[in-house]
Amino acid sequence: MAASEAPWYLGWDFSTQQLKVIAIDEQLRVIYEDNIHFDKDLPEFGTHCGVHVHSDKLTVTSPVLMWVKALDMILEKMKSSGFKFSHVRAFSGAGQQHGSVYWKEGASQILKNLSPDLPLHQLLKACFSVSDSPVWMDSSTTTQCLSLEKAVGGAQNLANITGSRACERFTGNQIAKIYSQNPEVYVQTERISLVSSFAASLFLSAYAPIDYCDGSGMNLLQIHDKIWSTACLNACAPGLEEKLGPVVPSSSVLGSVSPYYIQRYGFSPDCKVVTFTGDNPASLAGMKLEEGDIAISLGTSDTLFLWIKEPAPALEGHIFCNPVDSRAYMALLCFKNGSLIRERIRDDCASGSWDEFSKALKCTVVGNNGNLGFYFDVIEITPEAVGIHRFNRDNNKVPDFPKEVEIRALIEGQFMAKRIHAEKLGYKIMPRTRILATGGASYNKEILQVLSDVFSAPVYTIDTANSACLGCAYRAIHGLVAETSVSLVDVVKLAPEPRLVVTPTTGADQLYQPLLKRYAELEQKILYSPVSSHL
Ligand SMILES: O=C(CO)[C@@H](O)[C@H](O)CF
Repeated sequence: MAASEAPWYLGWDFSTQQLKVIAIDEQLRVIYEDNIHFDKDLPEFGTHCGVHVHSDKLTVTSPVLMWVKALDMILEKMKSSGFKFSHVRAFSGAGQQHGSVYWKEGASQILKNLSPDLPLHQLLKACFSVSDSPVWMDSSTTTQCLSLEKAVGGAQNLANITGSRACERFTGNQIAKIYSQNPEVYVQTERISLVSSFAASLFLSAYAPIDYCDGSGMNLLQIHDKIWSTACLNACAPGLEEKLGPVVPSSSVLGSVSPYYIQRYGFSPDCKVVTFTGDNPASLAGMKLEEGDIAISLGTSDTLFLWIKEPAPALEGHIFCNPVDSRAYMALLCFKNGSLIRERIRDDCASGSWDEFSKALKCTVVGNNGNLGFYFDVIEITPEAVGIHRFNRDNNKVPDFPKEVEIRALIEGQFMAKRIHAEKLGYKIMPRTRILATGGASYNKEILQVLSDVFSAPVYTIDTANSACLGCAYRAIHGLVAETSVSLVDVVKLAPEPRLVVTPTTGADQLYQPLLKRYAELEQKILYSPVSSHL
């Protein structure tokens, strides 16, 4: 390799609010990190939290040239800081899932002939047929979702094919909307990328393929055969496969970084570009998730990442091809009622104090004497339900619980729901199962104790601030040896290990088995009739 010293690896993350980069050395130590915050550092694009919410409150986009200019800026920052690009042996990256970029006819020729004397945003300013890219926060395509589900025989059939029922943010439905509302724009488009493959294209100075994993977030890819679904493509827009190009394994080496970066920044001609993927899949790699593990992000909404061998696609949650093992899958489950309801119950029942909240969990018994609760201040998507519903040990609805019982009912209910819906997607708790908890509530040991008891598994915490970037740097190393069938975990043995926080209370599993059954039965009673919700 041409790099003059010990090799470095980069991970990029084109996320919703910022562009982040992290550099690690061969010992996986972080040696550089930087970011460009779209709102703050690129005010000329006028975004709020990285996006534009349109007047219909449903359409949400981001300017594609903002992403391009952010890359110019971060590379200039790195160059000014004396970062030695020549040390970089390989890099990979991630993008917010589902977002899409529309390259105008002729853009590939411009990409191939970039002058190293000019910044990318000047060179590429005429390359996009859609200047405001739809992103994952968009929910304006319900019509297209219903049409796609109808075309393939219903929501469950679509989930069986692509891993998810039709979702407004998923790319196929966004493409269908552009085709139906602006057919001339669609015709002028020679290539459609995801944010991840768009970013890889910038570095290759040629169109990069979509990877299996991020491609699973489009409602267009057959997740078992890992080929585009002709029925789904045809239901969205004509000639779509040609515009999407091929799909590739997420660990593929796509080629070397283009001459533009060698001449303008000093990258080595041998620096390899490893397939870019979605941000959540990259985080799974960054947390070093293995088969049987669960990652739970306890934030505004609670999100579960699961490593699954044999998925059972359902009408809720999402199954994606696995980003680090193409024989496996990952599932993503999102629960909208996360920290906000925990804070509301804390305020109502623990005088706004987390210490009081924790004391209530300590002074109430595992299983809460059979009291169960469902706490959905906002419409929940997993499952489709809303409102507060309390049941005593005899399954009778009750109007309220004592404060400490209410607190435990909330936390036990939130975690029982997570276990029930994870197992519905095909997840199986194994003897080696670990729960990796992140997010605000993961700092509360008593909350984690309930999580451990409900799942009957040890709970670890791990810093995920840069998990997507780190995951991409790890995947860059893995991509260089992927053909040797070395696993990612083997490649990143030296990476920081998660910290064990709690283990299950003895006997908890026997207590929760009947409760989980009751909870699942009662949940069916509180569902509301689904009104074309595809979030
Ligand atoms: O839509 C999502 C996953 O399905 C979000 O988590 C985006 O990936 C965030 F960028």
